[in-house]
Amino acid sequence: RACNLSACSSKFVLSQVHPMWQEPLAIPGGDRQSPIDIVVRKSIFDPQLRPLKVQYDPRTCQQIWNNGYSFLVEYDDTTDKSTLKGGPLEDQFRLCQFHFHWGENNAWGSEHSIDRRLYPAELHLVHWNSDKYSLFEESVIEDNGLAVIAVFLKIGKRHEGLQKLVDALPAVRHKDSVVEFTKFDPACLLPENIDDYWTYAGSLTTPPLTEAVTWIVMKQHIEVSHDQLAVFRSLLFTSAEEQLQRSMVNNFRVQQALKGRTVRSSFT
Ligand SMILES: CCCCCCc1ccc(S(N)(=O)=O)cc1
Ligand SMILES: [Zn+2]
Repeated sequence: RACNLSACSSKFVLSQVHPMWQEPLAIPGGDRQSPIDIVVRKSIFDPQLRPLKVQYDPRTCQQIWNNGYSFLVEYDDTTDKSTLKGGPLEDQFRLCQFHFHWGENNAWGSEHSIDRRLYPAELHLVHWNSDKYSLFEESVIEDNGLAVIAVFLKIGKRHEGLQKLVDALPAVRHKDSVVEFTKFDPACLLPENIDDYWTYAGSLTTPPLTEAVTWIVMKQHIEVSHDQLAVFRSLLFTSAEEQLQRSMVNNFRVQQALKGRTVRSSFT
């Protein structure tokens, strides 16, 4: 029986969702692409994984920028003020920005999934290896250049710390808009428990898709309210000049093949 869209369960509807950009055909290497589904029973506990050491300084927060894919909260990364180390990382990494990926509804929106479970949104805290490189742009093409912490968002109680960011979003409704945004501590967006995570070698999930990322995916999610996520969906992919406005939703990449990679867990 032909399955009409309304009768399909969400997983079929997902296949009707058009990714936000045409996937390029040839991707550098192409054997460690992101995002992926994390199959919990196939992940390997690694007792050598240490706790993460996160030290963020809210004074390095500078602005919010709508880049036409997501909105980026950008940090001053000219000194080692907001850093990440430990966990699977050998070097010290500097926070340069964080952003989110979300869906048009609460059934999907995250890039990674856990045993196929998708979340309505996913936070990415992007850091680059400041022990080995002197600029973010350099580290983007190196296999140990970047470390991204991923945190799943679930619909629930209002996230008080997020509200300051939500209130600033209407000022960056259109692509290429920027607004000053200061004194925001991104640590407030981390779950209470950051010792339990999965980690694997992957890539950026938007162009240039380079295979430079050590992914650190938090086991514990954070909660945000339905209304807070609705403000994310009020953003636009399009600039103010374009006559056809398109809502910024479904800005996630389709999941990629594992290609034999191992996903390690920091917990049993
Ligand atoms: C030299 C310019 C490169 C800009 C790459 C910016 C970027 C950062 C993080 C991610 S994500 N979604 O993998 O965390 C994607 C893209
Ligand atoms: Zn991202």
